Order: sequence, then structure tokens, then C-alpha cells
Amino acid sequence: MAPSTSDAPPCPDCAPSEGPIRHVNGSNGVDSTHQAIPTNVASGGANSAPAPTSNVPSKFLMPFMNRDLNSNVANFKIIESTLREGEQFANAFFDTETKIKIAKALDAFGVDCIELTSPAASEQSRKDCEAICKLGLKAKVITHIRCHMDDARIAVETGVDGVDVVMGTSKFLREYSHGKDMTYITKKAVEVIDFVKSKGIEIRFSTEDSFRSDIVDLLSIYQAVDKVGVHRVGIADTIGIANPRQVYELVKLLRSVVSCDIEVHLHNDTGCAIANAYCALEAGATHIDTSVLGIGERNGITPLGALMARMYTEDREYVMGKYNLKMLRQVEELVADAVQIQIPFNNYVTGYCAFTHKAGIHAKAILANPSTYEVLRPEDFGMTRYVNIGSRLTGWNAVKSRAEQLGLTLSDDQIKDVTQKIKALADVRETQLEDVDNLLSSAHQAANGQKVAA
Ligand SMILES: CC(=O)SCCNC(=O)CCNC(=O)[C@H](O)C(C)(C)COP(=O)(O)OP(=O)(O)OC[C@H]1O[C@@H](n2cnc3c(N)ncnc32)[C@H](O)[C@@H]1OP(=O)(O)O
Ligand SMILES: O=C(O)CCC(=O)C(=O)O
Ligand SMILES: [Zn+2]
Repeated sequence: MAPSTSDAPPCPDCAPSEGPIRHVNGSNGVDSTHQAIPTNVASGGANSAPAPTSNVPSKFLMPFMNRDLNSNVANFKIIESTLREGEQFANAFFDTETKIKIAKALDAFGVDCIELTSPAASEQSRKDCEAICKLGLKAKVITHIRCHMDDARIAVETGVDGVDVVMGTSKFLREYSHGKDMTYITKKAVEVIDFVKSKGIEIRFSTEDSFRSDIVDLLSIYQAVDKVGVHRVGIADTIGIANPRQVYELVKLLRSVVSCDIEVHLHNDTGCAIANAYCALEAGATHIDTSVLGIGERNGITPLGALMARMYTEDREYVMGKYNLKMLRQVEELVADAVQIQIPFNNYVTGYCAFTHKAGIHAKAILANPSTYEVLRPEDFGMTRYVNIGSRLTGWNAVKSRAEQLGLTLSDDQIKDVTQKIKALADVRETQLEDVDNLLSSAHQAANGQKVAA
């Protein structure tokens, strides 16, 4: 069993009832300076107009942005490859039961296709592929093979809905991987496509290492496979070398020469996998490959959660209508557990501080209207917003919200005085919510002429 996000107990004040967000900075293993904002404060605190019920739509934020004619940012599909690319992650070992659990979770999340390791990889891989095909999932079950008739023959017998075929086209792979030239690759691709199609199974052809491949070679082979009726072509940034402009340009060019769907597979070696996915969609790609937490060869590919966050800001209705965003953390925990990793603290959406606000300026505005400093609504993802009050960066508005939460009536001047005391304390030691509460209680008792506890 892998360690969860933290072994510490959840902060009683701020952990969401169903969630694993645990604040581990405090002396007792719990950073109780995190405070869940009560709804009444979050939706309109003191000195504020009532908060809107939804965030500002992105079209109002970027009125100058026009969608491309071929843009699919509001109409994309996900090929979820945790059970293929993800199995190539250093730590991954998925037994049959784990694969089935992950496949079912991804299906419930709403991904369009689930890509599985090649049944040619091992006997167990083949059996697992067959087992997942028999689950009756809503998602299409696809397997991923080399551009080889032996692999294709094994794949079509498993019961998959689709086969993803790949062949390296860069000079590196042609020379050092398979040693085949473009004439051979094109001929083999057409042979495999014809065969898979003859079995009534969906087929995709992808060029591995597309961004280091010759553009004439690429367009020629994509046109050849499009002509014989491939359902989808794929572009793969196998080594994570591409930047968003290059992805945009290549997809746009490809969109103008093929009529079939276009998939992109983007590695994250240089940190562009999410931006590249977005740009691919903007240029007309139809399908994005993802894996949960981005796991894959080396440092992996476009993470499912990150893609959700990115696309939510583009078209919230499409993303929320199609994908079960509230399941995201559950799916990530399942996979993190299976591959024995922790969810990173700054993970998109589900990282433990993804919705924590600390500086006084931020806290005041967030309390008045969450849209001020949040592009994602935490509740849409089943997450909770926090304001951290007990630090030297706090401000009186945040402290006032805590007093109100505790039902303590104090004047603004008294709150400001408590705020200075919190800052003085936080200058000398780490503070907890308990410290804030004690200072507020003392001020309240003093203001009411009661004996202040020593
Ligand atoms: C970029 C990617 O992630 S692509 C997907 C990667 N996925 C996998 O590799 C799946 C797991 N792989 C495996 O189990 C094994 O590598 C197998 C079963 C596919 C092949 O195993 P082996 O026959 O022992 O060959 P090995 O892995 O050493 O070398 C790869 C072979 O595939 C050939 N090859 C490589 N890419 C391709 C391709 N796209 N299409 C056809 N053949 C290819 C190579 O020329 C080499 O052939 P060789 O036997 O003549 O040397
Ligand atoms: O089949 C594909 O499109 C991608 C294969 C792959 O994993 C890669 O090129 O990194
Ligand atoms: Zn890959």
C-alpha cells in the first residue's frame, strides 16, 4: 500500500469530509492555521457585495480571443493512456485487478477511450486486454501496437474496439530503432490498416517522434493512410521537444491535408505537454492522449487532471457536462496508490494547496468574491477552498472572518489590534489556528470586561 497524500490526520477544521487534503506543516503534523471558509463568508463577507455564484466566464476575461475555425477546444475527446503509456512509468506494475479498477474508474470519470498496453507485450498483457474488453465499458477500449502484422493479428483477437498503430518516422528511429525507410513504413502501414479495418475494428496510425521527422515524409504518409480510410492519424511528441507554436502549426497543416480525426500524444520533458495539448485542439486536433497524474515513460505526458483544468477554463459547460470532475481526486489516488507515489503538493486541482489562499490581500478579496483569485471553482472538482489566517502575511479582513465564524463580536479596531498580535507572534514562531482563536477570545473577553485567562 502506497503512502497517501500524507500520513498525518486531517485537519479537523479544514479537511473536506471526503477528501485527503491534509496540512502537514504544523508541529502536530497538522497545519491547523488552514481554515475552511464558511459559506456565508465565502459568498459575501463584511465590506463586500454578495459574491456571484459562478466565476467570471473566460470569454469576458479575454474578449479579444477568437476561436480558430477548426478549433476543438469545446469538442475534444480523451484517449486515456494510463493503462498503456502509464504502464511505461518507472514505478508501474499493474496486476489484472488493478487494471480493471483503473479502467472502471476512468470509464466512470467519462473518458472517451481507454488505451491498453500491446497484447504482444506478454501473455498476461494479452489476457488483461481481453478481460478489460469484456467489462462492457462505455469508453472504447483500444490497444496500442507496433506497425507489424504479427502484433495486429494478436490485437484484433482480443475484442478491442480500436487499434492504435505507431511507427517511428524520424531519422533517429529509422536508423536506430527499426531500420526501415519511408517506402517500407508506408506500405506496412497500409497493410496493417487494411487488415484491422477488414475486421470491423477502428484503426489509428501515428508517426512516432513526429517533430523530428521530415515534414514531407509526414504529410505523405498521413495522406496515404487517410486515403485508405484510417479513422484517425496521430502526431507524437515522443521526446517532449515541441513547443506550443510548433504543435499548433503542425496540427493546422495536417488538418488541411487529411479528412480523418487527429490525435496528439505529447510528452512533458520540457514542460509543454499541457500547453501543447491546448494548442493542438485550437488548431483542429480531435483527440488528446492523457494519463492520470501524467505518468509514462520518463516524466510522462499530458496529465488528465491538468487537461481538465485547462479545458474547463475554455468551456466549463462542455467539460462539466462530459466528465465527472468530482471523481478526479479519487482516480488520481487510485493510480498514485497503484504506482506508489504521492500526489504532488502543487498538482493541478488536487494538490493540497491548489485552493489555499494566504496573503492578506488575497484573503480579503477571496472572502468577498472567490473569482478574484480563482479561475477554477473548487466545488466543481469536489474540492474545498481554504484561507490560511495564522501567518505574518495575514490581514484584518481575514481575521475578522474568523471572529465571525467563531461568533465573537469585536470592533474593527479590536480586530486590527488582534491582527497585529498574530503578526508579532508569527514573527517569532510558527502559528496555528488555535493561536488565532486564543487571541480573538482574549480580545473578546477583554472587550466584554471578563477575566482574561492567564
Ligand atoms: C514511444 C512508445 O512508447 S511506443 C510504445 C512502446 N511500447 C512497448 O514497447 C510495448 C512493450 N514492448 C514489448 O513488450 C517489446 O518491446 C515487444 C514485444 C513490443 C517487442 O519485443 P522484442 O521482439 O523483444 O524486441 P525489442 O523490444 O528488443 O525491440 C523492438 C523491436 O520492434 C521493432 N520496432 C520498433 N518500433 C517498431 C514499430 N513502430 N513498428 C514495428 N516494429 C518496430 C524494432 O525494430 C525491434 O525489432 P527487432 O526484433 O528486429 O530488433
Ligand atoms: O502512438 C502514439 O501516438 C504515441 C506513442 C508514444 O508513446 C510516443 O511516441 O511517445
Ligand atoms: Zn509516449
